Amino acid sequence: MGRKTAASTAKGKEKRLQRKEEQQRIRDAMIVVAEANKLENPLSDFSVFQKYNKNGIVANLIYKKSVDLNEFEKNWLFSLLKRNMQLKYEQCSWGWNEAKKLEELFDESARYLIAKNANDNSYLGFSHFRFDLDEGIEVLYCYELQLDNHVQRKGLGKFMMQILELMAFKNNMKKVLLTVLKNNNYSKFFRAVGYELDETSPIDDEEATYPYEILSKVNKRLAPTLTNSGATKSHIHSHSHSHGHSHNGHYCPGHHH
Ligand SMILES: CC(=O)SCCNC(=O)CCNC(=O)[C@H](O)C(C)(C)COP(=O)(O)OP(=O)(O)OC[C@H]1O[C@@H](n2cnc3c(N)ncnc32)[C@H](O)[C@@H]1OP(=O)(O)O
Repeated sequence: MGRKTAASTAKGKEKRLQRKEEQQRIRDAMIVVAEANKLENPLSDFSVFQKYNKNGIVANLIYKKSVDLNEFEKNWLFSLLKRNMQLKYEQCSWGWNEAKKLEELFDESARYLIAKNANDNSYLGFSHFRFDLDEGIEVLYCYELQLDNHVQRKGLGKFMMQILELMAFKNNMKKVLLTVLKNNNYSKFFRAVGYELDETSPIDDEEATYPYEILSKVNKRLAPTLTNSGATKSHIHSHSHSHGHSHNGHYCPGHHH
């Protein structure tokens, strides 16, 4: 094999050091995520955001872990999701798979922000989100934001995204991430409330086209060098997903990138 020159040894050392640093960073990120997952109620820090009163809606915002949802709530949120999304899923290559969606919705790591009518206690909308690692980075992944038809376009969706961002950034997540289908107007909503194409969003080429894109909002306080499109200088690929979905946050048959 010959002898190693001083230069190549130094290079190897540098690489080993980099790898070590990356591994340490991922271990630290896992701790940050675990801490957030332990919280009894991350909403309790933001009392002003537990009530929405605007455009004819008076709502209470509550936080629940999936394991604390009752049967009525489970049925309600699944039927709302189905009403809002089934057609959109069917119109793209994902298709609609109820069993997988149910599994995803009620996974132990799922967290919920729920909006209820303050006058009659009826359910208005929800966000399913998780504190998780995505490509080695600690994130709040917004899996779903779903509002009942009669309360859409009244500012409640924007308000709920603000709450997710507050919970994410207060608990040291580096960004809020979400997946949107390209075949729909709601990506305009996310762009309107400040989301941009994330660096992990797949890019169409001759071999594959993707029906979705990944958008994000970065925690500027924590990651001055992390941008949606540029990422850190040394981007970390940890492949450390503990859950079954590909990193787009939804089940998506046939897409593993
Ligand atoms: C990660 C995911 O969950 S992707 C799936 C998203 N969910 C859905 O598509 C389900 C059906 N839709 C909904 O539940 C809701 O309409 C949401 C969540 C998409 C948006 O919440 P809303 O409360 O309706 O939006 P909100 O009133 O806060 O809108 C804020 C701004 O976003 C933009 N916007 C919202 N909806 C749309 C739309 N359909 N088309 C274009 N722009 C939109 C507008 O600029 C709007 O401001 P304006 O009303 O002053 O013009």
